[in-house]
Amino acid sequence: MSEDKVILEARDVYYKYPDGTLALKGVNFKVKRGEMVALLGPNGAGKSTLFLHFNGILKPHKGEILIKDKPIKYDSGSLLEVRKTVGIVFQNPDDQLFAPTVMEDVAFGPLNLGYSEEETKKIVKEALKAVGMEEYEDKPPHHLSGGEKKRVAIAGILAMKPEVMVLDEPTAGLDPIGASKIMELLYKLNREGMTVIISTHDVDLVPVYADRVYVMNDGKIITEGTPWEVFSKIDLIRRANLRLPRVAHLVEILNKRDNIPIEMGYTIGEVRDNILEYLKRECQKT
Ligand SMILES: Nc1ncnc2c1ncn2[C@@H]1O[C@H](COP(=O)(O)OP(=O)(O)OP(=O)(O)O)[C@@H](O)[C@H]1O
Repeated sequence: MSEDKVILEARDVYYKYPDGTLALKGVNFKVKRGEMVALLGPNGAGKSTLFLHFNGILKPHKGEILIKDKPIKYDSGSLLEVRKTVGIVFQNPDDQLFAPTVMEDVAFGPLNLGYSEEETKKIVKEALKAVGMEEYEDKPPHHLSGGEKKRVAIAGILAMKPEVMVLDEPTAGLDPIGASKIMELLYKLNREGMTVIISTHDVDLVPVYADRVYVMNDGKIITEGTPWEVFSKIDLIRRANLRLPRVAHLVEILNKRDNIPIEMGYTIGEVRDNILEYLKRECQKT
């Protein structure tokens, strides 16, 4: 569901931490309104550093970040506007949750944006329901499990109704069902019109959900395209310490080791179709 308009762009962005680590080395990254984009990269590639630029928490040393074609300005008024448009869910929910109860935590954003108490209450309930945490309103966030904290952190950003949601490893630390639920939620929000950008190591999830993928290594974007285009570059993927989705790896083994010419696919659904197609062809031969 992508329209042509670019909503967020990093243009030739360089960033150096105070200790001298050059974490971003000329990053170009563009997301169109309505897209669901995944940023893949190994540990230390620079994904979190890049994401912290998307709502002005970090400022590039060189290059610029543009929201709806306008470069971010770093005064507090402009940053407030940027943060209404772009909401970031941090990798570690403890960096985000601070209020005495889950309810108050999720209410913080909408109250700050000027919603009334009554409107905020409704928004908070909706956001907690969306992440399956409505039973936890009165609990202190520090009593929640890692996965529950993550869901509350997502609700906190959801409650601010941003146009773009940026999530740093939204599935890290979640059990498989919890991870699928979060991805289904993000997918649903995306289909309803929200632009979603996630970083992840989980190559199995990427082709199921992402319209487009960027791959980052050592502070640079090394390739970009549809999941199909990106995963076809197997050598590049492996050089960046990443791997193919497991189901694609199985097809690779069947092709190369067992000489079974099943066509490549990157999701269970694609590979199932390709296996059935192969079996049909084989049956017709006999
Ligand atoms: N506050 C900091 N001070 C100095 N160096 C930092 C700081 N934060 C990150 N770095 C360094 O910047 C580089 C990029 O780190 P970043 O956290 O952006 O990577 P990442 O791709 O998000 O990694 P991961 O997948 O492990 O979360 C790494 O070399 C890291 O050690």
